Amino acid sequence: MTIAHKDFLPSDWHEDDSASEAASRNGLDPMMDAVRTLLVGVGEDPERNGLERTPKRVAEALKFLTKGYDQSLEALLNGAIFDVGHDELVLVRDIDLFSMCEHHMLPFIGRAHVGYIPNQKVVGLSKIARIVEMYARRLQVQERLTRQIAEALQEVLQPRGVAVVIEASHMCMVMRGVQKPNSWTVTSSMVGVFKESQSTRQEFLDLIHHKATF
Ligand SMILES: Nc1nc2c(ncn2[C@@H]2O[C@H](COP(=O)(O)OP(=O)(O)OP(=O)(O)O)[C@@H](O)[C@H]2O)c(=O)[nH]1
Ligand SMILES: [Zn+2]
Repeated sequence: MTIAHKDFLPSDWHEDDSASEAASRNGLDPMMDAVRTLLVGVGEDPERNGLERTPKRVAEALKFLTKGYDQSLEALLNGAIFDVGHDELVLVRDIDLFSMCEHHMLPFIGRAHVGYIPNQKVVGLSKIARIVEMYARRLQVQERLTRQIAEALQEVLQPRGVAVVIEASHMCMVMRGVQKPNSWTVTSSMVGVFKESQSTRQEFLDLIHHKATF
C-alpha cells in the first residue's frame, strides 16, 4: 500500500499551507492582515472567492516594489569599477523606472537619463541602471530619487561631474486627485562640472533629447 504524504496532514490542509508558512517566515503576515483590513475598508469581503489569496499577492507585490530597501550600493556594484582613461561624457539614457510615491503609495513611472564625466574611473554600464533600480524600488519623491542617483555615482566614482534627469508620470496625479493624465514631471540633479559649466550641461541636455539612430 502506498501512503501518500497527504495522509499525514490535518484534514483542513490545503495546497496553500506551504505557501502560507513561507509567507509567515518572510514576515508577510502583518502585511497580509493590513491588506485584509484595507479590503474591509473598501467594502469588500476578504473571505470571498477571488479575494482569498489577494492579501498574500498584495504583500508580495509590495515587497517586490520596495525591494530597494534590502539592497546596498556596494553589493550591486560588485566591484565593476574600471580605470579606462576615458575623460569624456558617458551617458546612459532612457532607463525605465517604476517607483512609488511616498505620499499615496501609488506608482510613478518614467525614465532616467544618467550622465557623468569620469575622473579616470568608470563604472559598468548596467550598474548605472541598477543604481536607478535600487533607489526607485523604495517609497520616493521624484526629487529625492533624482538626487540619490547623482550622489551615489559621485560617491563611488568621484567623477568630474554627474547629471541625472528623470521624467515621470505620477499615478496620484493621473488616476485620482487633480486627474491630469497628460502631465509629467521633469527633475534634474547636476553635480560638479554639469553645475558649473553651461556648455557641459547643454551637451548633456542635447544628447538626452536627440533621436536615437538605431
Ligand atoms: N514634490 C513631489 N510631490 C509629489 C511627488 N509625488 C506626489 N507628490 C505630491 O504630494 C502632494 C501631497 O499633497 P497633500 O495635499 O498632502 O495630499 P493630497 O490631498 O492627496 O493632494 P492632491 O494630490 O493634490 O489631492 C501632492 O501635491 C502630490 O502631487 C513627488 O515625487 N514629488
Ligand atoms: Zn503621490
